[in-house]
Amino acid sequence: MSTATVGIGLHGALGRMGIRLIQLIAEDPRVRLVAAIDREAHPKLGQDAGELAGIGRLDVPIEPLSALEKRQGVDVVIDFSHPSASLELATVCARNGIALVVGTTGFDPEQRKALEAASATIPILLSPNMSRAVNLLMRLVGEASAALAGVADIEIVERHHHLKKDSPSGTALKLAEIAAKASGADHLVHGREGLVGERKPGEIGVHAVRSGDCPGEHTVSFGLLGETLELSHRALNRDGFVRGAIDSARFLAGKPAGWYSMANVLDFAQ
Ligand SMILES: NC(=O)C1=CN([C@@H]2O[C@H](COP(=O)(O)OP(=O)(O)OC[C@H]3O[C@@H](n4cnc5c(N)ncnc54)[C@H](OP(=O)(O)O)[C@@H]3O)[C@@H](O)[C@H]2O)C=CC1
Ligand SMILES: O=C(O)C1=N[C@H](C(=O)O)C[C@H](O)C1
Repeated sequence: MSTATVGIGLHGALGRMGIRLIQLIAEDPRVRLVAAIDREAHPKLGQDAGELAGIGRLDVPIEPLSALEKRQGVDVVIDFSHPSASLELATVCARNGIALVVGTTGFDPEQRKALEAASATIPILLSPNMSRAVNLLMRLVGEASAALAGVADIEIVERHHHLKKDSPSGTALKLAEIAAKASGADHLVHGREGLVGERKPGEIGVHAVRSGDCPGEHTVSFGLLGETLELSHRALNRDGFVRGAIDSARFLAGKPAGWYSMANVLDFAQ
């Protein structure tokens, strides 16, 4: 990781992740907030990011994406917004040679391909979950899925706040992908309803719960005969995601163009 202070631009700056990023970046001497971007015509455009985050004036105004083209000193943009907005952002970052950390989830395959294409020009790190502990969970799920291949029923349950837009979560889909690869079971079943019959051997069940202000929980259960193994992560707040995003931005600053993941940031990740 670089030892110089990394200039950060935030995209989705007024969202739940964006506001906590403004607060924790201000506490971290290794990074500085240079630009705070939110959607065109947002009623809070022009207001100070620090004042909106409740930490006092930072002299960083909330601006639309077009302002990023003119802002000096942005080494890396951290994006927690919405898939369509992330694609437009990637185009602007590619045009201006700015590295991009994408935490947004819910990309369809075409959108994902477009992001990958932009990584020919700039470094892009994409992860549906920036938390250190969740990335360890991913590794453990891979190990358990391989060890219990063919003998355990794998089911994934995720729980998130009722304002979440995509279902199932990006993390649940990634956990399913890891479990499928390691176990050979590769038929995803999203919820069950009605007379669906007995569970088929190659299924991985994925279930999304939406509940109150829950910041994010994921459980992968391995059902055997007479016993169940469950691997769970429970976020108590958003700080684990935010700290992982800051670590990712510090990692990505100055890297060559290419496609990166949390495995490049954390030495144990998938
Ligand atoms: N990878 C990870 O570790 C994590 C990923 N996430 C993901 O990050 C994303 C954001 O989550 P969260 O912060 O809770 O969501 P929020 O809805 O609270 O924040 C998203 C922000 O992006 C803004 N936005 C929407 N469209 C645009 C646009 N076109 N241009 C610029 N800004 C735009 C929203 O504005 P408005 O409200 O006006 O629409 C809002 O301010 C989700 O996809 C979520 O799943 C979340 C936590 C951790
Ligand atoms: O929307 C959220 O809040 C979260 N989304 C991510 C996902 O979809 O996996 C990660 C985290 O659980 C919080």
